[in-house]
Amino acid sequence: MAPRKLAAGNWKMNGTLAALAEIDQILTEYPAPGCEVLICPPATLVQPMAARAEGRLAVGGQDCHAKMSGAHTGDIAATQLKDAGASHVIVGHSERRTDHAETDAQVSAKSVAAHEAGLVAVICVGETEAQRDGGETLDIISAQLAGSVPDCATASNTVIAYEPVWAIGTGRTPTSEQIAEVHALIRDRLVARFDDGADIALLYGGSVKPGNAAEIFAIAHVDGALVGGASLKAADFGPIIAALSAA
Ligand SMILES: O=C[C@H](O)COP(=O)(O)O
Repeated sequence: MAPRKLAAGNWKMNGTLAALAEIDQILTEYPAPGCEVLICPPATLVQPMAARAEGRLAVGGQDCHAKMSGAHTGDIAATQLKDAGASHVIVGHSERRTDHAETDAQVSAKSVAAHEAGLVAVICVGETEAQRDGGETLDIISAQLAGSVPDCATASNTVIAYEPVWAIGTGRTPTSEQIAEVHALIRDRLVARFDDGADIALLYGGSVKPGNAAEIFAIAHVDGALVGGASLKAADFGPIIAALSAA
């Protein structure tokens, strides 16, 4: 199984019901894209978006708890996301790691919960600017992969997203060579650890826009993107879907 091409949008804490008009536009303009399309809206929109999409695009959560139920105010279980119509869930996004002090071990436990619920876990890794400047990038990514990706990961239930923290929402992107170096490392680590590691989809994330998408999708071992700001508007996300479809 070759790696899937996946254009994933992370709406973060943006959007109300009115924003569902954006997916109407995407579905109208790209009724049969040459890649899988996933949108991860706020939890309040998972069910209405899934109902609106009717399977024509995938819908995901942005986080899940490691447990399936219990006294965890404000959290959401992987089974609840699945019940609402999600097929994927992002885990270990750098904003969760920073804002909620999530550790690699917690991200791994959340990934296991996602798998047990029948969700694809989109596991995020990425270095800070200080870590890159300090020459630690490859060690940091290796450690995050080892700690965050559980043993039950397969090409069917796991996607890895490389998101340099310093590139998120900044308009700055790594060079193609920098992205290629990290994606090659991730591929090597996955192949060494998992029987189907060559087939696990690898996404790049961090200031992906219509103007740089084609260049990024031409890089070896880049199977798609995890897009933040540019996924909020169909006018921006659509051309990114088109660029991946053509890659
Ligand atoms: O999950 C998405 C990433 O954090 C990228 O966000 P961005 O495209 O706004 O830089």
